[in-house]
Amino acid sequence: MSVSVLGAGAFGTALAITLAERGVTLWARDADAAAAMQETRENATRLKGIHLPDGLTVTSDLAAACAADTILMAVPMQSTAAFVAENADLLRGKALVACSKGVDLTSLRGPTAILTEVTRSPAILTGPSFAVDIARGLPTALTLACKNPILGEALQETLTTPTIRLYRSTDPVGAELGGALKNVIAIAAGAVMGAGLGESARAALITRGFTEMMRIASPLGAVPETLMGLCGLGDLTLTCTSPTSRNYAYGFALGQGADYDPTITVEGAATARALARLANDKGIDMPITSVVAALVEGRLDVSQGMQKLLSRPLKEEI
Ligand SMILES: NC(=O)C1=CN([C@@H]2O[C@H](COP(=O)(O)OP(=O)(O)OC[C@H]3O[C@@H](n4cnc5c(N)ncnc54)[C@H](O)[C@@H]3O)[C@@H](O)[C@H]2O)C=CC1
Ligand SMILES: O=C(CO)COP(=O)(O)O
Repeated sequence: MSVSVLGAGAFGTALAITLAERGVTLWARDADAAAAMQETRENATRLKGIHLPDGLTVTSDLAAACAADTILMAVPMQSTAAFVAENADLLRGKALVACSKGVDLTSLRGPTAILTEVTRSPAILTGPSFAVDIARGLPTALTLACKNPILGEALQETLTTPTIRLYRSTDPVGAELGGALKNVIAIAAGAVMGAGLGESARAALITRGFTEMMRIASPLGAVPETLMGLCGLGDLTLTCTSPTSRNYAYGFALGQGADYDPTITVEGAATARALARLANDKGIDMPITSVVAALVEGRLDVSQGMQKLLSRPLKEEI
């Protein structure tokens, strides 16, 4: 199967680097940026100093990129719906693999639900993996989820590389929810650390955050156990404990009362708002997510948010 990656940000470029041995096309929407990457063999804005191998071709010609059989979608979540609608004819009939993490704020859908507009069985590739680690060839394990088990197996074979080990799942909804929800909890974890509230508080947030993730999984159509894997617990662990995470770093800045560069992709910010709405619509108690949504919208500061969480009625743990 021939492979293309759409979206030449940090993650799209990293995935293309690891797939380069088999030959891969990377599409960037900006023609000048695509030409510069193809010429200099570097994505200087997102992965400075990392060489783009020979098997990787960068193009701004979307039709040419979409000639591949398998297409990895690495455009940010909030741009995905419009991108798919605009380019439906090019994407239809392809094996499509979502690589983004989040929930669309307008439609409250995840990436695979959006992709069902152009394919019957979209897949998702997700799990603990910083772009820079993948690009440097460090070992990584991810979840590849697809409802169609035959396509899932074919994609697992195609997208496994010497440094990326893929585990299969037939629950794309669970896999994408894991990636979406963990970013929200990572903002909370960063905020707690930025405000100097301590590692014990962070451990509590991670644990209670995971409870929230499990609580909303089934009402949204996921198998809750899926979230115990790489796509959920695995990615939660990585993102809530590392300053390399943009979601954690954004939360940390909120905790410190500092500014954060608004051009940096922080998927958990819009996703917290989307999930808080979904939880509200379905009557599901998600206190941490709702506090993060309030922080992002500026309705609470970190100390008010923590007070809100600590003053909730006492209850059983499970
Ligand atoms: N960076 C990372 O370590 C990882 C990122 N991801 C996920 O990958 C997705 C993309 O993230 P990054 O690549 O890190 O973000 P990024 O900010 O580095 O890059 C996003 C890229 O998408 C392009 N883009 C934005 N809107 C577009 C549109 N409408 N059409 C075409 N291109 C568009 C931008 O020009 C940019 O090149 C996110 O959902 C993120 O959660 C997943 C795992 C790891
Ligand atoms: O999803 C990621 C790691 O698995 C990347 O996290 P950030 O988007 O927070 O940088």
